[in-house]
Amino acid sequence: FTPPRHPREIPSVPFWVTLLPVLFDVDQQQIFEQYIATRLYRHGAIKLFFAGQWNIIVERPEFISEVLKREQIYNKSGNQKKIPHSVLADFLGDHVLAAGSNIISARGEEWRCYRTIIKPGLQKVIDTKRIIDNTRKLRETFRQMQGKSIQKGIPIQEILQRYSSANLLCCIFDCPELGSQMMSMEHDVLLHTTQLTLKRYLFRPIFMNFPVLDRLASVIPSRAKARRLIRQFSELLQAEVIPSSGKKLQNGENANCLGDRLRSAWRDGTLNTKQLRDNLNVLYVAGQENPQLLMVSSLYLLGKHSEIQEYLREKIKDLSISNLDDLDWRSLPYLTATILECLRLLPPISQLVNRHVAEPACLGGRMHIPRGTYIGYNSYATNRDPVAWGPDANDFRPERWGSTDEQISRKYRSAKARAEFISFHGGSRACLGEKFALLQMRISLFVLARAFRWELDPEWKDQMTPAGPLHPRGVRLVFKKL
Ligand code: HEM
Repeated sequence: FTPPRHPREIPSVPFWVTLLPVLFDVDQQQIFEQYIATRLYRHGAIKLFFAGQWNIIVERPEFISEVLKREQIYNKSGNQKKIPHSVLADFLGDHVLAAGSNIISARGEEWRCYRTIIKPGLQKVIDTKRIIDNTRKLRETFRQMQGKSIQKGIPIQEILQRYSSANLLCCIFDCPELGSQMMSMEHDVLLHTTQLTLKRYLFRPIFMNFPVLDRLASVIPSRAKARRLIRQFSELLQAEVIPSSGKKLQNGENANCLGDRLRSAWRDGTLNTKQLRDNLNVLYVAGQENPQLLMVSSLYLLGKHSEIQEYLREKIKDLSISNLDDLDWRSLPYLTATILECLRLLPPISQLVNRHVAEPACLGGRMHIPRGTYIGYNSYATNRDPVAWGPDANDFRPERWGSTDEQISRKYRSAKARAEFISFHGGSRACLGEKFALLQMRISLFVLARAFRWELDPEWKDQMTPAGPLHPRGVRLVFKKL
């Protein structure tokens, strides 16, 4: 548990900080501010114990840029290699068979192969009608639930999980029936309930920080249960998503449906069964979970900053739209700026350790990093870097992005290129679902802000999750009809 000596230039966060979420009911944002922020901003990097080992967490944008550009040294790597025996790795690659691999963690030829199959399925033109339909149902759900619990807040997370799943199923996997079941709140959907239960087992601080315990499935029943749930979820997903699109494939339709593309690559042997399964799992989880977290955090931030919510409403309320389908979703500057600001302040993947140092390296021309080290970044910290974003970096201020579409998109491109805004990763390995995620966000915030004014439930304790994806824990909102 002693931190490694190298690189000497950067400090370590004491090991016991890792234990805090294991022992106490803590808020990871507070832990960051109290024990990590000062060291990290002063040195641009720290040594941090996480997932059973010491890692280097880089904060300074120029260091992150260097890591992203020099992939030959800083190899992309996933949980299957870092913690191959863990439940998390099991989720994305069956440890009983050979080490798993998927589009997010693979590299080289293997990654290029996955990308050729998957990218057209994610970057096709999205049918906005389907998202608009789901968003109307979401609005109706909030309305009904609020009607039943006057003045009390309603928990939004599970509803938004259904909503983001429905969008993914309808638009990317072309499974509108299953998408529609997801939006019908009174019906249980096995895929959804299994995923919900699984998440409770995956993101427990003790197992996230000490994945070696995952080996003890025979004596820790919850780990055996987690592995069972993973198998169940994976089989369900494959059964739901792949056969239904296979039918369309036979008719030669829908070359850009992701399910069809995966199935076709599986049939012609480009992907084996395990690669199909691992990619499907990771695509579903990345494509559903991240937009959901962003929606939860955005509604929270706007609930907390009612003046910004009001201003956003002002900007969009008078748009005379006979048909939402006709709206140019990219030309609503304040809406876009608000979403980017939410993504900046509360990035769904707030910390990511996904690079393995393949040969001794010298980061920033001065930090000697031994071979074999794991290196990552904390996007929560970098997105709030005071040098890049100014002394008000911690403030929620959508105007900082600009006031016209051109200004916003210029600022957005430059912040990404300089790794000052790292929510979607970057370089050649940038997120492939960014456009789809932003489109959903625009539609959902637009529709909700025109229908309701919302605020945080005063009885809800304002706190973030203790570990895992950073977001307001179990947030409840009170929606008031306009
Ligand atoms: C707000 C929403 C989203 C955020 C913040 C986000 C963030 C990220 C991040 C940080 C990575 C790098 C992950 C790593 O290296 O371990 C990534 C990669 C990726 N994301 Fe997203 N993501 C979002 C939505 C989506 C959606 C909706 C999809 C698909 C439908 C998607 C598909 C992917 C894929 C395929 C990659 C791997 C790209 C590659 O390595 O070539 N993401 N995303």
